Amino acid sequence: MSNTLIVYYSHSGNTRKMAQIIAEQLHADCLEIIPQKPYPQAYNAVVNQAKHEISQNYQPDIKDIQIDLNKYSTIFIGSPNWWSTIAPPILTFIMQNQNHLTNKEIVPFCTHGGGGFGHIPQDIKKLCPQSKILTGLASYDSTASNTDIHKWLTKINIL
Ligand SMILES: Cc1cc2nc3c(=O)[nH]c(=O)nc-3n(C[C@H](O)[C@H](O)[C@H](O)COP(=O)(O)O)c2cc1C
Repeated sequence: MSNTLIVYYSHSGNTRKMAQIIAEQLHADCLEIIPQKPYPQAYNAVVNQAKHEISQNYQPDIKDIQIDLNKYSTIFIGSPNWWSTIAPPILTFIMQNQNHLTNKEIVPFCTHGGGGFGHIPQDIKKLCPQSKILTGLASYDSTASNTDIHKWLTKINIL
């Protein structure tokens, strides 16, 4: 049984693709975070909504998680870079599960449009101060290849 879980939110598919590659390489379980109310598809609309939500630390409702997080000792947390931070559904996931994330290894990953991680790893560290945050990987859109991901997982001693 795998002790590693890949948790992610993806609006337009890039982070999902990255999560799936990580999960395949590690034979790990994967959990997609789905907001109860989907974000708009129109770029300007989602950008404006996200800006407002992030400025308020808003935690949108997410669909119930049918998985026991206690089974896992390493949890990857993936998000698109939204305004240099995690997307609000990931904030909800972390806030709802802070006790399950304590004293675990957390591995951040993100996809972005040029801004890299922004301050995602630092933000996750603030939200999970008792967890060990390993070096993550930020991919421009979905350009991280199988090889890039393999190299990264090897470097951080997960593979
Ligand atoms: C609301 C919103 C805000 C974004 N903010 C940033 C940003 O601050 N920096 C950046 O590099 N890319 C930004 N992007 C681009 C996304 O991070 C990028 O397209 C990402 O790969 C999308 O992942 P997804 O397909 O999993 O949703 C933003 C995109 C959206 C929709």
